Amino acid sequence: MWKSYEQRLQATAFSSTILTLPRDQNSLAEISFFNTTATQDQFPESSEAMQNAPPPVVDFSPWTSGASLDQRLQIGRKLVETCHQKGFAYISNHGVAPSLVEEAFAWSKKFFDLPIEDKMQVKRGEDSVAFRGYNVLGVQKVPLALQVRGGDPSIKGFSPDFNETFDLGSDENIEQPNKWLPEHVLPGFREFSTKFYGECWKATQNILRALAIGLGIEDENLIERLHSYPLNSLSFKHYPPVLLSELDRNEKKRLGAHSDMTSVTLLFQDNCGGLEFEIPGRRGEFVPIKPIPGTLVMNVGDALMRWSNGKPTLFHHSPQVRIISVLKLQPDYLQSAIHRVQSPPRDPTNGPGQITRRRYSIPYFVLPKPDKTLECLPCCSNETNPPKYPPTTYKELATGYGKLFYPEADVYSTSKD
Ligand SMILES: O=C(O)CCC(=O)C(=O)O
Ligand SMILES: [Fe+2]
Repeated sequence: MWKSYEQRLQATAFSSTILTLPRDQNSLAEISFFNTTATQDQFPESSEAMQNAPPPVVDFSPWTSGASLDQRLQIGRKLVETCHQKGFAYISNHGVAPSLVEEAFAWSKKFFDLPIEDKMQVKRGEDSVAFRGYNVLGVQKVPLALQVRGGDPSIKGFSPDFNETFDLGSDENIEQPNKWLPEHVLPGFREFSTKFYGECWKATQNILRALAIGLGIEDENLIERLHSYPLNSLSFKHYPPVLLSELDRNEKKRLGAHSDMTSVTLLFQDNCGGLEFEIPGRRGEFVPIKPIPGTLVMNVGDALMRWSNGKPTLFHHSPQVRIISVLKLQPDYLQSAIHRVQSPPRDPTNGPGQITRRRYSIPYFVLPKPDKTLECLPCCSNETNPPKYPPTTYKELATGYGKLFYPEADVYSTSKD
């Protein structure tokens, strides 16, 4: 039977079943326990099939064509509900024109097709953790620590990722300067990328407003004000073909599992496939997220999870602490989504030497203002659901993440408000 959002939130709160957890149970089992056993009977949509099912597409067309308050509320609720269940959503009619998205992929191809000497002219500075410039194939690897939501620095090492990227921001962000190719190398690329970055921000503004409304925040601009668009990053990513056997033997990966250190990420993908999201609460179990033409995939990052009082990440301490943190586990609103890129679906008729298809994707990383206190939003806690994370700043969080990505770099700079 369908229950209202509020009823369902109340019903998931603090199930006494959780108290009976045996102390020797490992942390993963505890998380699964909460997410499957404790909720499954109550909510049909928590059944196995529902957990594996792709999320519904959230259609923003009414929003982008001047929606009524009621329509905005419906979109906001659907978006929040979907992110609450899955950690991400497909969004259609998001406002970035399909022709622009198509053009962005064409520019990406042109960039990565350039001779390596050209691309090396804009190589990312090794002394900086800023995501600006070109990362040579296989250089940027996801730290294994990020397989755990929010990061676990005790997990050492890197995923053997095999992709190349070109990252850029706003030219207004003078503390993280862009690395542009000389104009004659790829005429028009800088102008287009700057325009596309701006269009992604416009789409993001609508999404942040919808999230605010969906979370029940009266001031729909509250979440947006925690951002400043020149801080965001646009990333062109290219996954060249690799031998499937290398992927199978884990010698190479396309992109290792991680959560994003963003508030939200907007992701455009081509039609190759390979993107996968972890099923919330089922550590290590991923489902493929097929490209749906005309949509972007928006995923919740660690900052939004904290604002919305998401899941605690204290699961890898002593058994006592684990139990305490599970006891504190109240219905989390929005969980950051663990995701990765694997090989696209295989053609079983091909032989063992088969290679994966080339893949392009374009994530737009939306980052909070670095020096503002990052703490639970007013709507997202109450007496029985107190804030789970101590207040911090995004700068502090990002410094921690930056050190995971680039242990050798000792510079973290980002512009102020
Ligand atoms: O390439 C993709 O589809 C995912 C990219 C991604 O998750 C990232 O860059 O953080
Ligand atoms: Fe990501």
